[in-house]
Amino acid sequence: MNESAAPNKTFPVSWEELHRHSKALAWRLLETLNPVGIVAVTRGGLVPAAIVARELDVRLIDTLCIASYDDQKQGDLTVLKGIEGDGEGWLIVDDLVDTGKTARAVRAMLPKAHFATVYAKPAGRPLVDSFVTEVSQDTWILFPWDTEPMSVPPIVSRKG
Ligand SMILES: O=P(O)(O)OC[C@H]1O[C@H](OP(=O)(O)OP(=O)(O)O)[C@H](O)[C@@H]1O
Ligand SMILES: O=c1[nH]c(=O)c2nc[nH]c2[nH]1
Ligand SMILES: [Mg+2]
Repeated sequence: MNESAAPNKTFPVSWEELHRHSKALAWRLLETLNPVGIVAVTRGGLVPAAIVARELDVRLIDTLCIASYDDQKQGDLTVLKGIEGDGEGWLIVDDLVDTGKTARAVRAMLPKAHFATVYAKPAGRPLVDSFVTEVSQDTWILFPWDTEPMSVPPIVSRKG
């Protein structure tokens, strides 16, 4: 798979699927981690972090506020709020890693934390310690908070 491919497929995720995948991430993390707290990377990491925090019974939650995409267009990465310290003992949760740009910045800020995402694309996968589901680089993940049901044409009529 070409790791620089622009997304030409979509992977819609329902609330139920996101809940199930985030719980699967919690199961995976439980095997090796007992974090002092969770850092949610806003905004996409907020819902997965809430689900993981509930399953791991963690009540100490902080945020790392980062923005880099305007819809599907990646721009400069802006850190709106950082966190002090090196992240030791903390778990960082984001919804996904795509190019890895956000993950790289997060790791530079909190090098000793465990970084987990629910979804991972190949270019970013080496930058996360844990993830649940891999999707191809040319796929755009559609999260339930960004979508609403609508009619679409058959796949065959959308090709080439
Ligand atoms: O691996 P990358 O190419 O850096 O992409 C992954 C990041 O992009 C999205 O955040 P975005 O900047 O869109 O902000 P949001 O979380 O507020 O939607 C997503 O939530 C990840 O944080
Ligand atoms: O909703 C999203 N879906 C994606 O696939 C993606 N990649 C980076 N940022 C993203 N946001
Ligand atoms: Mg994000």
